[in-house]
Amino acid sequence: MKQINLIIFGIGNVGSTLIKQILEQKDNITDLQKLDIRIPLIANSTHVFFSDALTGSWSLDFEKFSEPYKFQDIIDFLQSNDFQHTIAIDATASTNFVKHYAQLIEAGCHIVSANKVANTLDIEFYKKLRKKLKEHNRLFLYETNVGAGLPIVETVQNLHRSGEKIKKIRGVFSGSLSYIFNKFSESEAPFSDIVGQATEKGYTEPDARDDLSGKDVARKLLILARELGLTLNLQDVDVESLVPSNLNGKTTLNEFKARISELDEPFKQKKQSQTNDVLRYVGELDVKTKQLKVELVSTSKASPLGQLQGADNIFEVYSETYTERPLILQGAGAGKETTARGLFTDILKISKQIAHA
Ligand SMILES: NC(=O)C1=CN([C@@H]2O[C@H](COP(=O)(O)OP(=O)(O)OC[C@H]3O[C@@H](n4cnc5c(N)ncnc54)[C@H](OP(=O)(O)O)[C@@H]3O)[C@@H](O)[C@H]2O)C=CC1
Ligand SMILES: N[C@@H](CC=O)C(=O)O
Repeated sequence: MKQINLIIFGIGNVGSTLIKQILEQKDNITDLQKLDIRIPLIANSTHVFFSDALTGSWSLDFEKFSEPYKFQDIIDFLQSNDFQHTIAIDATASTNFVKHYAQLIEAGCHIVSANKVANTLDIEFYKKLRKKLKEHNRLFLYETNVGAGLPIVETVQNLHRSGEKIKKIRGVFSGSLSYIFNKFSESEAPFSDIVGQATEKGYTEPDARDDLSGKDVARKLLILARELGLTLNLQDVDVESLVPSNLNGKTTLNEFKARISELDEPFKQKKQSQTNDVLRYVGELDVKTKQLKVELVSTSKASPLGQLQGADNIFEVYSETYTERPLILQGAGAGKETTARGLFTDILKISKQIAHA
């Protein structure tokens, strides 16, 4: 039975849920999928916990036995153990962490990531990462970068690889903004209260301004655009930010949280100006014009976007085959359970390839 070692970076909403799901499925994976999946290392930004056999009390064990680390300690650990198969899981939102991907690949790791940063740094980083992966015959899966557990990345990859000419992708790419606007349109609660609800539910980024400013949607658009061969960068995305400039980048996160109620009145007026329509935060990628845009639009309540509930994303893919009626993927686009399941799926995809190698 092939032994697959997972080293997990990030034990917040998504990472901790992934650990829970793996421990729950351990017998199924061993008995049915003939895989011996182990988690010898889990880490947050400051501490690491090494374990021969993670148990259900891993969170308490982490609190009691974890130790401060430098990233070189991780490489030393990998080199001293010389695992046959290792997958590094990035369940962080860290820009610094992705700069360690090359070292992890050189140390023999495949990579599975929920973190969108690696796929949205400058195009030179994007190309160098893929060159490094090819040189070391390692895989990098990132389905949860767009649409959480929805298989939009794989769908776009498969259509593109099979020669289908994708023309446009449009929809609601943000789970938190989907939740915020469909709740805001049907309740009298202040906008800032609903943003707080989205954060409490674990939908927003660690810094909710990444969602509200459109940066998260811009990243998702860029990831899909690059899958279609468009060598664009984040600054090429035309973004309508929902955060006033004086609150985005010019304040600390705590200052933003203390002042977020300043958004209430402007959004109340926007809502009052909607007659029969509702507000939706939309992303659109036009392949022919290479235009990527993120904007707040008014749409009929009866429209597919107007009907969205919960933290649902909807992706409308228009192509040569799907012309008048697009290919549509819709479902939860945020949430720790669905995202962790998406990471787990990517892990099993790599494990299956390893097992049959
Ligand atoms: N929440 C969701 O619905 C979805 C999230 N994602 C993505 O998943 C990622 C994680 O999101 P989420 O779990 O909600 O975020 P959380 O803030 O809950 O957790 C982030 C975790 O990453 C750790 N971390 C931060 N920097 C580093 C570092 N340099 N090295 C190791 N660990 C680090 C944090 O540790 P510490 O506490 O020490 O800072 C924390 O444990 C994000 O990239 C997000 O975009 C993708 C799809 C959906
Ligand atoms: N913060 C993101 C999480 C998933 O990518 C969102 O709201 O969609």
